[in-house]
Amino acid sequence: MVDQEKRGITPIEMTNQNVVVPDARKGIGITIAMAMSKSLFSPFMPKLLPAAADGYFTISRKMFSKKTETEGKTNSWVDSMRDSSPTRVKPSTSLSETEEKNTWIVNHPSALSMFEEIVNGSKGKQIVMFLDYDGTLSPIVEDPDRAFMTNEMREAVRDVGRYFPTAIVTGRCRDKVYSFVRLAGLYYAGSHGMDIKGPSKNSCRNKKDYQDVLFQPASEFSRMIDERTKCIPGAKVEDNKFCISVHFRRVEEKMWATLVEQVRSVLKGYPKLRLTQGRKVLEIRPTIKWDKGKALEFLLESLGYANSTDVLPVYIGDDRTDEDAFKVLRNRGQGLGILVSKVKDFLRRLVEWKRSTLQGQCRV
Ligand SMILES: O=P(O)(O)OC[C@H]1O[C@H](O[C@H]2O[C@H](CO)[C@@H](O)[C@H](O)[C@H]2O)[C@H](O)[C@@H](O)[C@@H]1O
Repeated sequence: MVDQEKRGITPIEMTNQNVVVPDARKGIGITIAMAMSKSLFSPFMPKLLPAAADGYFTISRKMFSKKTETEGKTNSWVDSMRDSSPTRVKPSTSLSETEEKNTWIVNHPSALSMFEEIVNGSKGKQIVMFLDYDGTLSPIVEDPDRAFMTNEMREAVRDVGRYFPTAIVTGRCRDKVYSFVRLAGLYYAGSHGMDIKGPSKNSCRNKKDYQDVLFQPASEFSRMIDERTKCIPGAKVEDNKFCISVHFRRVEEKMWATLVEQVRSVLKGYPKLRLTQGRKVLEIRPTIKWDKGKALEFLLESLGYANSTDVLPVYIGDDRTDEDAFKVLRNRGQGLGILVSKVKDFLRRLVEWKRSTLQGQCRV
């Protein structure tokens, strides 16, 4: 439906790709994940790798009837890698796909165009912001070490953080994403939510003495992952503390199968690790049931909104891994999932609105 790679390169220039699905029962409640997983990501779901309910790919044994299982699995992974490649010419879109896309856009208007409805629906509720980093706050670039956010985006996030509890939720190592964002007073959920730190609920965000919330459910895997990264040749390996990213953006396509085989051979004997895929990146993660959605729930709970109806969580993301968070919002029957686009504009508008509602009152 929407070119993920394109969205990643120029996320703040794209238009009409925000996703807002009003839920008539709850006013502003948003049921975004179902629409996203069916429509948005479908062009990037390799045919051999159907998306599982949890947003990850599972590989059925039936798929490999005429090949060895190992060969079949490697080919499936390479197919998936190709599907997320911008260098690959996509087959022309069929009429029915075009109709589906148009219907989808009509049914999923821009968050900016629905801004009034959103803020009206938030009345009496505390907005809590969740922001993915790569491809959402920063553009997608060749070198993962240079995925800097602009100063304008930093200002927009800083201002939002002044008015609303705000979390950065990323696959990156927490320290690394902090070195990019450089804003104190926010929550940082690194390693796909497995490493969370931020101001505690009762702390004053303007004071330096707030306590940290620290949660590292996957720490037992850390050393093991660290050791194994050294054994994966080629490509760029990024240690995200509780996850490992193996980047293939700069690897020639003919080498992808070899790369997958190498990575999978490392994983043999480590049933507690699993392989997933992002944008031109293979990710090795612990099999524990923890993801960005769980991180969102954990943060809401630590803010005192575990079972509250007085909260409006807003999650902005661009990637398959963000679907876990969208799914949590859908299951909670509250909140708002926004697909990346004009993020900065949306954040600024939210701040302007909040400022206007505070006119004449004590500022935050
Ligand atoms: O959860 P996110 O904040 O979206 O992080 C997901 C991965 O993002 C990074 O990789 C992606 O961005 C790179 C820089 O633009 C790009 O070169 C790469 O191809 C993308 O996959 C990060 O390097 C990974 O560790 C994160 O898991």
